Amino acid sequence: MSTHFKYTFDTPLYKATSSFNSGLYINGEFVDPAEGGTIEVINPATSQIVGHVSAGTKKDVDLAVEAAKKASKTTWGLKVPGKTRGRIISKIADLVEQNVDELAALESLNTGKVFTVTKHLEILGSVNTLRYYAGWADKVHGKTIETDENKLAYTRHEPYGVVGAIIPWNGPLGMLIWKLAPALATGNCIIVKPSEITPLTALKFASLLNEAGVPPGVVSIVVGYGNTVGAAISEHPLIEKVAFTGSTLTGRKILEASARTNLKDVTLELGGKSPNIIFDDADLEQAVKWASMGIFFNMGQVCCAGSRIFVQEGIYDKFVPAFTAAAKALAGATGDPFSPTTQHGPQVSQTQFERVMGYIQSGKSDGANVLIGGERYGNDGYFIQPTVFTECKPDMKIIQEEIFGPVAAIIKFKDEAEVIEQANNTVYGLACAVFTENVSKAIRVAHALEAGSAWVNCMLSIHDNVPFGGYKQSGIGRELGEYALETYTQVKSVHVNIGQRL
Ligand SMILES: NC(=O)c1ccc[n+]([C@@H]2O[C@H](COP(=O)([O-])OP(=O)(O)OC[C@H]3O[C@@H](n4cnc5c(N)ncnc54)[C@H](O)[C@@H]3O)[C@@H](O)[C@H]2O)c1
Repeated sequence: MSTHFKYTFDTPLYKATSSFNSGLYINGEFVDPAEGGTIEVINPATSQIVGHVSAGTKKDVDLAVEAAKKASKTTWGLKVPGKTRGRIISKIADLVEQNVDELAALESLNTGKVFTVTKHLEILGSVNTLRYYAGWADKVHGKTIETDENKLAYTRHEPYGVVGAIIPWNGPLGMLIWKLAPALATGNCIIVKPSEITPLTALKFASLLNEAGVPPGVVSIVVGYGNTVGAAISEHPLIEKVAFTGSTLTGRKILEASARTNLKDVTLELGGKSPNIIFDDADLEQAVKWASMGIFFNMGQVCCAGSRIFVQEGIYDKFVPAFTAAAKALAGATGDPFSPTTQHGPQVSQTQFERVMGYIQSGKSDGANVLIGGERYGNDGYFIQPTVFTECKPDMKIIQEEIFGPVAAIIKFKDEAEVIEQANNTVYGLACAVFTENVSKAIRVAHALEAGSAWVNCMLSIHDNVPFGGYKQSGIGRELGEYALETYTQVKSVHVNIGQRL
């Protein structure tokens, strides 16, 4: 019943056949799931099935954990010097880089993301993340701490052993690497569950791991549904930590599963409703460009998308038409993700398409004004026009809830105090942006907003060496940077008696 994925790309930007085992990758090899089952893979640009992958269950997670446990005590963990782990992570980076076009093509086929963006930002971005953490692998260390002259105390930053990673569909390979790279650098073994909607790049990635020299069991990729494989990871008594990116609803379930079972450490990267504040003194042209990218990038399927755009009354009448023109230009570049002129593709799935259209409908019925868009695009695939709402009220669903689609809501404001209060009036706190030429105001407002990332005169700025994560219900813990290393290690304090006699 072994599954194999084969697809021939014949596009202006990529022509080749991609072919790989699409079973479960456990203990260094591709295997069939213990209890069978397959998942259809859909191309969201056409809504056609393009192949099948295996679907695992709890039994497969158990096998992966068993293999990981063994590897963490023998061929990985602190038994392996950091520089060796770093070299292996670097080799993974090299192999991802060598396969960049195929990985980008698979990602675009499965998600509908624009090929050039996928290639340069997501796949090559993942290469950079791997290299960044490869460099950390031999630099994870504790402290010696002065106590008294008879004692020596020091700390060790030890890996958890086996960690789990549950990945969303909006950044399938990118979000996987954000978790896998620091996990391996700190000496953990990792069991990854890709989203059942977008499993292709994780499986192609798995096919590179043996060549990179990753010992069997150190990485397992178990594709499957959330309520089977995802739940099995969250509840597993031998998985000591789980890193999750996805919806706040699922994040709660993972935290509950941890509380019910072994109190595993949990990091959560959840949703957002990020405010983007444009003050009267902003550089109008720049503010329009960043704001448009900030909400429409990846068809709005970005956790930190600037979905609430607050515009001060003095610039409002200039900003709104310019922003609408930017949305119109993007709408004109809607189409096949593999066309060189495309900038706007489909939503990832039928479910997401319906969800976003439902929010657009609710905005209309609640009395918000559609300036542009508001409808599906074409008849095939899950395309939605870039949509701009004005006349929005604070209690509307489109202002309160995460839409995760190409839908911008513009809100007019008078002064700084008022906009800070409105911007913070959300359960989320992932990111925020401020556009102004006044440095003091920029810093004052950035500090006053309740969010894990604050962008001044830019948006969606993410760097491997800068932490990323949420305040409030947008998450727990941080990914990226040195900060992520802490979330994959536990600190042991060692006290050595060098002279005290009882
Ligand atoms: N913050 C983000 O980056 C992000 C990413 C994806 C989705 N979302 C939000 O979530 C909404 C719904 O998308 P979704 O349904 O695909 O997200 P989701 O949270 O259901 O899925 C994310 C991952 O969690 C897994 N999962 C689902 N149920 C689980 C469970 N009970 N236990 C363990 N794992 C489980 C899924 O299989 C997937 O791998 C979106 O509209 C969006 O608002 C946010």
